[in-house]
Amino acid sequence: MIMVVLENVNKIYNEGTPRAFEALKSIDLEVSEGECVVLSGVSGSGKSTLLSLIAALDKPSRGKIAVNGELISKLPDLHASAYRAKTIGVIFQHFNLLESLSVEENVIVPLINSGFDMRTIKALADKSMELAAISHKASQEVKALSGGEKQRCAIARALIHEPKLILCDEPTANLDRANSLKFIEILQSLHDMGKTIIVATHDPLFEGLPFVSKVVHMEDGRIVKNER
Ligand SMILES: Nc1ncnc2c1ncn2[C@@H]1O[C@H](COP(=O)(O)OP(=O)(O)OP(=O)(O)O)[C@@H](O)[C@H]1O
Repeated sequence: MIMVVLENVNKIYNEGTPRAFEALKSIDLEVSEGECVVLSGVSGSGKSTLLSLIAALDKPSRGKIAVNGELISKLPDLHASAYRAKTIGVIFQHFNLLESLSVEENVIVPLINSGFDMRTIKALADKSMELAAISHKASQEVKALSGGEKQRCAIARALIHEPKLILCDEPTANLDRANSLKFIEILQSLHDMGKTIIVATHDPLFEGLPFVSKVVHMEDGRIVKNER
């Protein structure tokens, strides 16, 4: 099954003004269920813009985007947040954690108002903290964590909805080599579980990873190479 399809997608920031800027130009892309795809390209080539459209955090100026069979390119905001909650887990280089709460409290934040009972929430939190290799710090305040641990807390939070599609934007930008390698291990286990993963990165550590099925190279808002 195809998980993500982009057809002739353009994104123009400040369209119709003298500051108009075409950040994405005629993008066609398909990602199958269970694939791990790396988006590469220098800073400013359009990787984050592409991820934000797939996450329905922003809308394309032209073209169609479908994720998990749902056409998301024109979703109204309310539906866009429901779509994200149902389908997407996002991992950024900045973790946006609540520093004075514990790891576990941060991880369950997305489930506040979910209607799940506390036992279910606890079970989901335990599962995602384990996947993100941060269970041993569950009750620790986030402000006392290392950078790598903060990221693993953010990963656990992104996994709590059991998303089918995981989007990562420069996930290793603030990590040292040891923590970057640990991140790649977590990614491998998510891949082994059948998750679909898209990682925007220019970290050479992602080159040649056995579970990466294709590298999509971007330049100046275009896909210039799509290698298997
Ligand atoms: N909100 C915005 N308004 C105007 N231009 C923007 C906006 N967001 C991004 N851009 C421009 O679009 C281009 C692509 O930006 P984008 O963040 O997608 O690149 P990137 O490849 O992810 O870079 P990085 O690796 O630095 O995050 C850049 O030239 C950027 O200045």
